[in-house]
Amino acid sequence: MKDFIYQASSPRVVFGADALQHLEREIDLLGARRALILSTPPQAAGAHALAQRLGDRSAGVFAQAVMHVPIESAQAARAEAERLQADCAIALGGGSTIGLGKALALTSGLPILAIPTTYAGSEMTPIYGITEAGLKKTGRDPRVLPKTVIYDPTLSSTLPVALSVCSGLNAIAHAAEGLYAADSNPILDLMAEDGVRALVQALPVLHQQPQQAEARAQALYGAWLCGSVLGQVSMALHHKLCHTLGGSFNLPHAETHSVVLPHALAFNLGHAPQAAQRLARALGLDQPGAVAGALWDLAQSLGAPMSLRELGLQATDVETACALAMTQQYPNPRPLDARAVRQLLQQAYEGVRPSAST
Ligand SMILES: NC(=O)C1=CN([C@@H]2O[C@H](COP(=O)(O)OP(=O)(O)OC[C@H]3O[C@@H](n4cnc5c(N)ncnc54)[C@H](O)[C@@H]3O)[C@@H](O)[C@H]2O)C=CC1
Ligand SMILES: O=C(O)/C=C\C(=O)CC(=O)O
Repeated sequence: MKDFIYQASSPRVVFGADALQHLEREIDLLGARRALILSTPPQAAGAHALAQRLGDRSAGVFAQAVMHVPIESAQAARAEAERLQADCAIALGGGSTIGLGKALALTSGLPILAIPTTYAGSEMTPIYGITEAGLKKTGRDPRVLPKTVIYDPTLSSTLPVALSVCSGLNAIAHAAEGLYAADSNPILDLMAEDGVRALVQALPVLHQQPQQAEARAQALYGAWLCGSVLGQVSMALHHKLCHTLGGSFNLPHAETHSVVLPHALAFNLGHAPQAAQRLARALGLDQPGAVAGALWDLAQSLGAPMSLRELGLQATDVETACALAMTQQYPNPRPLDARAVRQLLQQAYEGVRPSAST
């Protein structure tokens, strides 16, 4: 076993069907009295319903979260929090809304209570991202880690099937890259393996029966574990590629993860045998070399988009994306060379099934 450092770092987690019933108790435990409720515009009705239910504990609703946290929306949320004299923020939604809460926490110090409704896992990480003048900057800061997370699977049952599938694959990507992270440790490896197992079991059920309560719970449990891994170790080539494709070409976040993941794993797993073994176990495979292909097959069987072309990337963008991904590289188990990364991206662009030896 390799040497490692482990330092637990987690919000308080309240998990369960109807866990939202404990919201008032959790606000009180934070010592807060006036919560500003954040959401995206499509989730505004849920945010307003929550505000009504909270009565005096609600300072108001700010329903303008959008993907990648434009600095203007972070500034507007801060101004609204000050105007309403909020002393905490509740982020009801996916990574975009929780990201807005983090940007607010970064400058105001307000505690965040997150109620995730996707599987992106942002609620478990001290990672924030803010977009200014078209450029997304990310960083890590313990102040942005939510203080409390309420995982209520009932709330994710409205997440459309297509987004449920891609969001689940986004979560699997965190665990997969965590397994070969240079700073991984045995505890997070356990969480990563079990997180992947939970999601690969839940997603096919959700694909057939989106309202199935046990599968929603299992997927959210997997998302929690995978998000915890993302928050505590460094990510590698797969996340770098997705951040490049999302940040510079505006490709949709979860869908991009879903397309790229099998190709990135085909590229890396030959250089990360223990990660490949754990992933194979989580997927119920005998052969670690079959992991990348099996994930591609799973995504296809669940109706996920299979190519970057489908997501709107232009053929001429592949070269540019490769060049960008080669700058400020994330640590990666396999040394990067531009020709091989270009080939990986071309295969993801075309949507061909990856072979283990990409
Ligand atoms: N800082 C971190 O650790 C992480 C940050 N992120 C960031 O999060 C963003 C993506 O977050 P996602 O969760 O993928 O998507 P999202 O939060 O943008 O949500 C996608 C869409 O689904 C809607 N939605 C969410 N939950 C729903 C539900 N239960 N029912 C119906 N509609 C629902 C939203 O209103 C939105 O329109 C990106 O900006 C990404 O960079 C993602 C993962 C980790
Ligand atoms: O870009 C961010 O906001 C920070 C991290 C992530 O998005 C993680 C991911 O790629 O899912």
